[in-house]
Amino acid sequence: MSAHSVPGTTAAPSTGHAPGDDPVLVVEQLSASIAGQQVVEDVSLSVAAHGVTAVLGRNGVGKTSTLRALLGLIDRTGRVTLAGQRIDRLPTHKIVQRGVGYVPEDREVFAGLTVAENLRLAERDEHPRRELVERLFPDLTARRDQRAGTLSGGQQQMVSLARALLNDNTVLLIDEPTKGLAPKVVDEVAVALEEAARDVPILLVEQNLEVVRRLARTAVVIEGGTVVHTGSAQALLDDEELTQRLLGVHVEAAEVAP
Ligand SMILES: Nc1ncnc2c1ncn2[C@@H]1O[C@H](COP(=O)(O)OP(=O)(O)OP(=O)(O)O)[C@@H](O)[C@H]1O
Repeated sequence: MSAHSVPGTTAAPSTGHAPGDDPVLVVEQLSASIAGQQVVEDVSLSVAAHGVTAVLGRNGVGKTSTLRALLGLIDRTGRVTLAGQRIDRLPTHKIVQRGVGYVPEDREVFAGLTVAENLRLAERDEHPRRELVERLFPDLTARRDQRAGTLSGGQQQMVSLARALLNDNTVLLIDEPTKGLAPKVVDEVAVALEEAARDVPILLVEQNLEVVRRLARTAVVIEGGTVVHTGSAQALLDDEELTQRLLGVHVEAAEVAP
């Protein structure tokens, strides 16, 4: 796939749910500003109906802002189609109700509440998937009465992921889930994401390229608020020159340099 090409961004299906392997989320010409400054510019990308689509790029290029614009958390223009339905004019709570789960970069657990209370507050569905969450995060079950603010960064990340996985979402937007975590915990989070991705497609902002290599099928690279490359994640990471040029790292490096 060549730079600037965006697969699967043809006109969104006009009816019902995305059939077969059609992308579950199609983003066309998304632009967004914060305090009058444009931080997302004409972003077009699509999220496959299965597995993980990674959003990559150096620090400050607009990855988080792209997710926030998709959710309507910042002013945006453009077209966003979820399983064939336009969601770009909906307020955030309606977008969430339609099945867009969000795991923010800073985890946003309720520090004064217990693990169990944090999870209960997130339950939206009539039959929340508690068994899945208990299977993926046994440590959280053991710590159900511990205040979330006293958990380690990795454990808080598990709470944040668990909250999104409790509900039957159509797609998950997950922002830098391994940021600042020890290698062993990065591994645990990657295992959980791998398992979660069997169940729900994921748009994943991630700087740890080992995690990207392990999880992602497609990589979308952002630079200066816009998409500069879309293609196979494997092919990108196997191409030392391209990875260096787009991400500023050698392929062997585990993290993208600032
Ligand atoms: N609340 C804000 N107020 C002003 N500018 C902001 C705000 N949030 C983000 N920006 C700016 O928007 C641009 C994109 O930021 P964003 O957080 O989306 O980048 P990013 O690619 O996710 O970065 P990182 O990898 O460091 O998390 C940056 O120039 C940033 O300084």
